[in-house]
Amino acid sequence: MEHYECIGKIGDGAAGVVHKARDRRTGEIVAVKRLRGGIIAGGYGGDTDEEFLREVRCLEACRGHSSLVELRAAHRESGAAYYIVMEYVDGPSLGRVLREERRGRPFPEAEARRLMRQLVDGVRAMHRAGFMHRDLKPDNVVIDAHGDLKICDFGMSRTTAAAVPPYTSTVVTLWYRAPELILGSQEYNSLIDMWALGCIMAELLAGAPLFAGRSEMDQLNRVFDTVGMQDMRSWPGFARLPRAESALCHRARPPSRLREKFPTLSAAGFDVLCGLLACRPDMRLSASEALRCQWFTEADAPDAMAAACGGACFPPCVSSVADAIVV
Ligand SMILES: Nc1ncnc2c1ncn2[C@@H]1O[C@H](COP(=O)(O)OP(=O)(O)OP(=O)(O)O)[C@@H](O)[C@H]1O
Repeated sequence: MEHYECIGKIGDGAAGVVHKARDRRTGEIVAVKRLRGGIIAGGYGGDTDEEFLREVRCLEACRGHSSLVELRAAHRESGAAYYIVMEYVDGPSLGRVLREERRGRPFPEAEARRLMRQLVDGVRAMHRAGFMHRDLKPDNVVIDAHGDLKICDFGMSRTTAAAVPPYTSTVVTLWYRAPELILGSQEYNSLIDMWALGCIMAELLAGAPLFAGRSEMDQLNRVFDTVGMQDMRSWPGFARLPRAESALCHRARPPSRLREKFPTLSAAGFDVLCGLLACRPDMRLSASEALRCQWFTEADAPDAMAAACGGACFPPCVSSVADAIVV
């Protein structure tokens, strides 16, 4: 790692610490994630070696998509030091913008659509490359200087190509966790990422998380109270879910109240939201299906304008947040 000169710390998570650094050979500014050694504190039960290989393999397979942070290099040094060198994204995370910049103010629909299109497109590329992310949330999305999004933190990713279930069900941060995961499924697929994207879309449009559960059961209750659960019970895989007998699954529920929560969202936008937040995984939109929805394909003059002026739809103060976190 002698090729990299550390400039400052960017982020500190459960899996590792991310630093901004300069590549002495090329002068390029990069982000270097150093994984914590040994069993990851508060982590996902794997050892560092496995986490490292997972993240690197996924980054490698997904190279070249503008909405996915790009791998530059990976180093495993003696003494259990693991480093992942990535392109440096000069901006705050979407989570930080939602919490500290927007503070409950929703994004306008056209801007939410522009951002969602980038996220869904990046996820489609990942899924096509044979990986599911398994931890999509606003804190794992960074915003570049043009106001464009890039998905990061592939430490929980898993290949779908060679590996077969069972997979661990304790994945994805609770608020973004698909109902089949909360019900203990170990045979899930990449559609769990689409649920998380539905939660992110709702958060952009509402300015606050849609399902801010305090425990797994509270989370499930909030989900079923909002989107109903009739479709989930009619899913052929339902009876096989380890927690299918939970009292929460047998309580009488009103039909979906999702529309009430987004009264001003266009019909085309609501189709996407509803399709992503389908409890039944087999009725949930895949990334390719979502991108074929009218909301994404219809005339998008505001989006085109935003792209032309470098994402200027973003409030100008976002760039000051970006400046502030670069230490
Ligand atoms: N390539 C990058 N460029 C700029 N910032 C980045 C980059 N990668 C990560 N970050 C920032 O560092 C933070 C932590 O990175 P990352 O999520 O990969 O670490 P982690 O230890 O897995 O975190 P967590 O425990 O929150 O999942 C991110 O939320 C993001 O703000």
